[in-house]
Amino acid sequence: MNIFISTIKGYRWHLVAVLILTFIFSGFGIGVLAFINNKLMKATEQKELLIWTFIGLLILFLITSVIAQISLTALGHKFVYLMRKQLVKQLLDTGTEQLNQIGKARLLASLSGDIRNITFAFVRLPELVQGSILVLCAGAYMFYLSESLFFVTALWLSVTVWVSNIAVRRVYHHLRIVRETEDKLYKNYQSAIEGHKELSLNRERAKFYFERELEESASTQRDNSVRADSYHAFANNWTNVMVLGAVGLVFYLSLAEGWSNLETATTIALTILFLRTPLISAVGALPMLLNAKVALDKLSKLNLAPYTEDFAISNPLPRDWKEIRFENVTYSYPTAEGTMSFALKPVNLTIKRGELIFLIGKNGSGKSTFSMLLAGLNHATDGKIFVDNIEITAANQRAFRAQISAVFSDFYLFTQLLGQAGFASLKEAGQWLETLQLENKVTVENHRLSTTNLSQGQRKRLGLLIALLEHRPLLILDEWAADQDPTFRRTFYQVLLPLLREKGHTVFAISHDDSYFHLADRLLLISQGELRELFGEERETASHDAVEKLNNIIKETKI
Ligand SMILES: Nc1ncnc2c1ncn2[C@@H]1O[C@H](COP(=O)(O)OP(=O)(O)OP(=O)(O)O)[C@@H](O)[C@H]1O
Repeated sequence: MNIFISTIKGYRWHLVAVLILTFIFSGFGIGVLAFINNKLMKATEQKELLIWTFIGLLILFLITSVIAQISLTALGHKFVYLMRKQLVKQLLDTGTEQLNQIGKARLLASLSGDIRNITFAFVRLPELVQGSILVLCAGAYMFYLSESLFFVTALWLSVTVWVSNIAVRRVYHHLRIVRETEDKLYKNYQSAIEGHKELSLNRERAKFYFERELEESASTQRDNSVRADSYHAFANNWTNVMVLGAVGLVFYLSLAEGWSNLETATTIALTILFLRTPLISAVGALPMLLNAKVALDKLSKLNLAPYTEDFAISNPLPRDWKEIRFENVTYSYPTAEGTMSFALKPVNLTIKRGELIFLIGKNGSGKSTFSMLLAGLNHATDGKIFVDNIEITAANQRAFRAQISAVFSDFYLFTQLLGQAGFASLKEAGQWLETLQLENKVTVENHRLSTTNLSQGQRKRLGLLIALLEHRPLLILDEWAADQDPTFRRTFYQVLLPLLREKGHTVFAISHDDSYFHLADRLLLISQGELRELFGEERETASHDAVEKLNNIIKETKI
């Protein structure tokens, strides 16, 4: 609910103004009723004046009610706008580890489904607010007309609302299940879209997916939606019937039991009928509001970073640092109970400014895990990281990240070309496009790449272009060359990396290309989470391992 409270604070005066307006419009509504009671029901003379006064009152009632409703709805839309922006900013400020734990499907379900439900609630909220205020004003008027009839009607309507509340609580229960299932449905959608190629190849898998996985969540969603709607329909119709019952009760008590005269009974009956529409609308709006409550709860359970307005980076680090030092740094992935967690053993490493370092190791040995630590995206479980003699803590973590550009193996390709501050130089972008051999494929228009519909290897080159234009001191490349053809791979290792070193970049590259290991200033090996540097013979062996193996195979087949 935090996001709700913080957003509502931003609009508190607007909200107060709208509530006052709603009271005024409700006052006019009661004024119309009182006019009918006091004037029209006794009209004998000055008929023309009466009619025109009545029409004037109706017009005032219409104008104030329309303005009140439009203001409330506009307030709702402004609120949703603010909340949407706040939520995305919170998402941007939340740590990568937390986002990984939440998962893409849950995040998408919240960003689209939850925000949509909150929007719907705001469209219906005016009905509930206006309905409630009208009930209050009408209640006061009824009390003025006849205290005894007011108490009986209030009791009758309280029972009505109490019973419909029981139904509405069932509605809430089922809506919550519907929302829980939405996360699963988004996962299903994700499988259908991201796994489309695999599902197209394998009809059996597609059938299994369709009939088992999708069916399970889709049918849970359907059943619970039907139940929620059924309880809601009961609550709606129950209210409708009971309001009509109240009219009958008022006439019975007034005329049969002699509690009041026909005139008072008629006015009270009119007042109750006047309340009927807003009361039913309010009951009708409740599921939407309950949906919004479920959505707000869901949003707060994401545990996103608290909202802050700016993008400023506190405690900036000097850009001319000489080294990054890891002292006994360990890392373990958070895991669910009963599962084995991968742990990075204590790392002691100093990366000097301007070095070209390769990190090698088998699949699953911890290379990407370490690169995420080096990028400041994962937080060390233990140990310390220093930039020169400044320790990296939560206070300067963002400043640390500002020293780094990276092309991860699962990189996202942005099209906007940004430099150190503002847009990147077009001349520089053009030069890098040539070096990356993409000058005939991609152009830069309005500081944007003209296209990203390219091969994976070409897209990775663009990822590198974007990273290079940022002019950050440390560049992390996770298996960058893996998707390049042999010719460009050679260019990358023999031309591009030396060029980057010449330009003063510190490059930390994860690599499997052992025929180029000799080009690195330093070679690091990670094995089962243990990182160490290779020297002398060990380094030689690592560099020629695959080539040697290949030679041996060729020799063996010749024999
Ligand atoms: N998000 C995660 N949550 C929990 N454990 C993870 C997560 N990502 C990776 N791991 C664990 O960490 C280990 C190291 O993974 P990492 O991605 O660092 O390996 P890698 O050396 O980069 O492998 P590859 O060469 O295949 O890219 C894996 O064996 C896996 O068990």
